[in-house]
Amino acid sequence: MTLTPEDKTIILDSIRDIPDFPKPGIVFKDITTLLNNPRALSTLMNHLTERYLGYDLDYIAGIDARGFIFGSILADRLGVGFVPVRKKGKLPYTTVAEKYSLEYGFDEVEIHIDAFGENGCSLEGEKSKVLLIDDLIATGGTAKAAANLIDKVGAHCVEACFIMELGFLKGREGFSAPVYSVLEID
Ligand SMILES: O=P(O)(O)OC[C@H]1O[C@H](OP(=O)(O)OP(=O)(O)O)[C@H](O)[C@@H]1O
Ligand SMILES: Nc1ncnc2[nH]cnc12
Repeated sequence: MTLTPEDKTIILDSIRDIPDFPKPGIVFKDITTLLNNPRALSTLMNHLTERYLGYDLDYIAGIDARGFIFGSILADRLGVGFVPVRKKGKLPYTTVAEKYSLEYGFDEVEIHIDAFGENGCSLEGEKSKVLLIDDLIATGGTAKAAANLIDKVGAHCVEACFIMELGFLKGREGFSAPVYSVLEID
């Protein structure tokens, strides 16, 4: 279940740095090179599958846009539902929304009110257990807004999972759920 140092290196080496994207001074972590590397992607997804098999999850909520990719693969592997947390104005049914700030601007995310069942509960009235996932946590603004949405619709965010954490931005501080990052950059 724990990643070996070799496994971590395979995943880390597959992610590329793009300086000055989308703004001068930002070093953008590009995960497209992880996605097109089958060895790195399966090393990552095998690890996440093993980690979350024992969590008895009901749903995986993936953050727009790269959280959709990792979240969908993991949801299928675990046999649970996938829920998209989308940027404002994209979801067709009734939504709840949260505004947030990030390393390079402001944005707003939304979720369908019934995404995790009526009032966020199963038919038996239990709060749905949700894993939140995204490619990266920087300031934590996006993921904290997404976790608030899970809470607002009545479900329970059991953990927030990221492929990469920019530790120096301290995004995990004050998070309402446990935070797990596969790779941490100091
Ligand atoms: O921790 P934070 O400071 O909130 O930043 C992390 C967010 O930034 C990136 O997405 P981005 O906002 O660039 O959106 P995109 O997926 O539409 O490119 C990344 O995929 C996270 O969702
Ligand atoms: N440096 C970065 N690379 C990729 N996504 C990000 N989101 C916020 N900061 C980022």
